[in-house]
Amino acid sequence: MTSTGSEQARKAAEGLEHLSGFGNEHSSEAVPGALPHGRNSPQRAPLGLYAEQLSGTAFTEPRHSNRRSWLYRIRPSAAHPAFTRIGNGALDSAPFTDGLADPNRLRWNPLPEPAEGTDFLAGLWTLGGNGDAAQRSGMAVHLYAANSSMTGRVFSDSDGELLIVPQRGGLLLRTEFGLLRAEPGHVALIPRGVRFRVELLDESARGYVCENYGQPFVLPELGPIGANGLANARDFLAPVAAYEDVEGPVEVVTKYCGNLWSATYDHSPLDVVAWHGNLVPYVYDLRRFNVIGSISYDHPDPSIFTVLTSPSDTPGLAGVDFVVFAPRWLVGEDTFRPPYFHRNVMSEYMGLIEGAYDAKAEGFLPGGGSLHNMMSAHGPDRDTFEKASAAELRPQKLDDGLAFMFETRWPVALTAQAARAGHLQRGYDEVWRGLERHFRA
Ligand SMILES: O=C(O)Cc1cc(O)ccc1O
Ligand SMILES: [Fe+2]
Repeated sequence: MTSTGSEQARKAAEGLEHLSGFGNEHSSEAVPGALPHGRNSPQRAPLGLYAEQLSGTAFTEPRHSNRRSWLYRIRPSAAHPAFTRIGNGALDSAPFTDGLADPNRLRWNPLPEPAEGTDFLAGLWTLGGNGDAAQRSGMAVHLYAANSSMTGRVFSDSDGELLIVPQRGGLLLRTEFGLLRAEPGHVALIPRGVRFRVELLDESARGYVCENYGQPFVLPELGPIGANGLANARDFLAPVAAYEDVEGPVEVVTKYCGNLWSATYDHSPLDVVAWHGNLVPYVYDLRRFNVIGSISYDHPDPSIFTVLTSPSDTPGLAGVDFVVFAPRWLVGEDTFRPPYFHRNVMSEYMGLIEGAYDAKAEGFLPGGGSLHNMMSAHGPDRDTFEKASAAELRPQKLDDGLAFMFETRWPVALTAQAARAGHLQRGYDEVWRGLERHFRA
C-alpha cells in the first residue's frame, strides 16, 4: 500500500465522534435537517434523500431483541445492476460439507504474510465453523492478513454479522453508518448486510473474525452479578453519520449463502447522509471490560468473561460466545489458579491479541490460535501445571496478555486449508506429555 493511503486513513480516523450505548435507539445526521422528524417515511424525505429500512431481525420479533435502522441516502440500495459470482478465495462457509470436525487438540501459528497488495477482503482465510449460513445458524472462524487498504470496493456479508478482532495494525472501517476505528485490543462489529470498506492505519494488519450466522450478539445477562459489570453498555460506540458522495464505478462484493458475488455500481453505496435506529456497527475496547473473578477460592468458569453472546432458542445455550481473558488480579486461596483441566461440551477457538496466556507457557502465539473441539481434553500445559501447583499463593496481577475465545455450541469443522496448513503446529499433544503420576494410595 502507498504511505499516502494510510496517511489519509489515519487523518480520517483522528478524533472520530461516537454515539455510545449498546442497543440504543441512536440517530445521526451528517447534514442538518437530513433526518425526518416524527415519521420514518414522509412523502418526500428531506434534502431529496431516499428513505430505506434495514432489518436485522424479523419485523415481528419481541421488542427487546428487535433490530432495525432507517437510512436516508443519496440513492436507494435497490439502484444496482446484477451481481455475478466471483471466486471465494480462501473464504469458506458453513455447512463445511468436506470439513472434518477433529477431536484432536489443534494449534496454529499466525497466518503467513500475504502477497503484496492484499486487502482485508482478499486476506480473509477461513479456519472452519459450524451450522449453516443459509439457515442463519452457527458460526465461522476466519483470520485475516492484509497489507493494503480496500480501494474502489466495499464488502457486505449477507450471511451474518462480523466480529472483527484486530491483532496487529489499526483499521479504519468506513461503513454505511459512518466511520469507526478499531485498533488491536478493540473489537468491531459489522451487522449482517451492512456495506463497509476497511482501510489500514498501519503498514499491515492481521487479526481474527467471528462470522455469526445466528442471532445477533447481545450483552449477557448479569444475574446475581447485579446491574453493572462485565462489558458495560455505555462503552459500545457507534459511528456518527458520514457519507461519500462518489459518482463512478465502485465494486460491491457481497457474501451470500457462502459465495462471493460482485456488482459494479455507478456510485458509492456508502452514501447514507442520516440514519436512526438500533441496528448499528460498533466498536468496543476490551480493556474497558470489568473483570469479575473469585475473591475466595477456586477458578471460576470462563463464562464470567463473556463480552457478547449470540443466544440460541435454548436459554443459556449460546450459538457463540465471545469471551475475553483480560488483565486481572488472581487472589484465590488454596487454588490451582490457571485454567483447570477440562472436557467441555462446547467447542473453544482461542486467539491471542498480545502477550501470553496463563494456561500455556509456550507455543500459543499472538496472531496464532488453538481449537479445542467439543469434549477434547485440555487445560494447562505441563510446565504451567507444575509451576502453578508449586507456586506460593500471593495476590498476583496477570497483566501481560490479552486472549479471547469464540465458544460455540457445535463442533468446529475444519476447512481443508486449515487441516493441511503449513502453519498448523505438529505435535501440540506434546505439551501435555510427561504429566507425571503423583498418586499415592
Ligand atoms: O481452555 C481454555 O483455556 C479456556 C478456558 C479457560 C478457563 O479459565 C476455564 C475453562 C476454559 O475452557
Ligand atoms: Fe477450555
